[in-house]
Amino acid sequence: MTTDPHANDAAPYPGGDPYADYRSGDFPFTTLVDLADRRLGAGVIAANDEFFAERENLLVREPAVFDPERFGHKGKIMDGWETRRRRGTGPGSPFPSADDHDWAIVRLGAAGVIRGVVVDTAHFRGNYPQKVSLQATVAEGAPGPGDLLAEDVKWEELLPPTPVRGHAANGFEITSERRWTHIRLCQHPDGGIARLRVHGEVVPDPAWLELLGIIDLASVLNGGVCEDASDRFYSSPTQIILPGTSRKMDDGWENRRRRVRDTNDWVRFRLAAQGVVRAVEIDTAYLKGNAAGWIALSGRDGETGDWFELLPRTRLQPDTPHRFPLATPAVATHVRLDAFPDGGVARMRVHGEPTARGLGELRSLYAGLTA
Ligand SMILES: NC(=O)NC(NC(N)=O)C(=O)[O-]
Repeated sequence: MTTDPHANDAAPYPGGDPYADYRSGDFPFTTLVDLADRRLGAGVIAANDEFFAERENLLVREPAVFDPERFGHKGKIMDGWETRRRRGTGPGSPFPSADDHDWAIVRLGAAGVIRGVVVDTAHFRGNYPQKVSLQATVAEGAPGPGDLLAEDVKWEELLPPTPVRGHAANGFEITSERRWTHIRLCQHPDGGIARLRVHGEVVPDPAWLELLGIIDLASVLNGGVCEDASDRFYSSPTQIILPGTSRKMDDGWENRRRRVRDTNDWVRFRLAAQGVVRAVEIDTAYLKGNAAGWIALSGRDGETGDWFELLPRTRLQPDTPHRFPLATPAVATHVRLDAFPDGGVARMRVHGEPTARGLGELRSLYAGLTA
């Protein structure tokens, strides 16, 4: 292991495309949903310092931008969370102490098990942190920064202080088998981080779902998962089950033009729990010249059961919300959406109530991860 503290530095900005020398990474856990996605309700609720750049930038969806000409009153305008340079105690010890660090607290949009994080230091070349660490806690309800900073809040270390590379995607696998609601990201001793992604599995509170009765069984917020899809060319099929309406074309699922005849595009979802499906909504918002021509919906009860029809092949309108009451309510754990021959779907809602068995499974999952 090198002891050179500059071993992870990026080269100074060479001009031209700022991403030309970016060190990207391929991390297996990035297929899982980002629990810190703003669209799920996540937020960076506090930071001890954000002198150079605001903490909120950490959760922006788009890649960080860098404009070499842009300076403000405080310095270089950076698209990330950037703290000032820490100083030691006096002229004889000008460096910060070994445990000096800056922190930001993130409320997860959906509580869940964290499988991996990406700490993206894009464009932070000479001012990225030497190390980062990550802690997590469980705080139900809507605690504010003061509540989370209280002495009695227990933070568990998910990632001890670990070196990161500048101008790079730094991925870290997380192995803690617990359901977390908040995380704290630390930079040691100071520096800037462009983006933070917290990939994992949503674990809903079964008591809340039971209280609601009819829920969207497919919603990411309730624990629905996009398991697989025929095509991810333009945008992620997981977006079909995000909360809220789609606001532009790439906010939904758009596949490429299918040229192989007698085949079709499809997406398979695992529902939050085994449930009685009563009604489905399909929205093709912002998909005008490329909405799915027809769709069909199938259900399956169990990991290996046979697929059965929920909705026969049905014509869709572009840029339109559609409501489909099911002729007969059906018990399912999975739903498959087939698009003919190809084309996009912005959102799908699968309305129904979890069965007693589904709720029982959710309760034991929740109990095992909160004990
Ligand atoms: N060129 C810089 O980015 N310098 C400083 N940062 C900002 N944002 O000005 C620093 O000290 O890290």
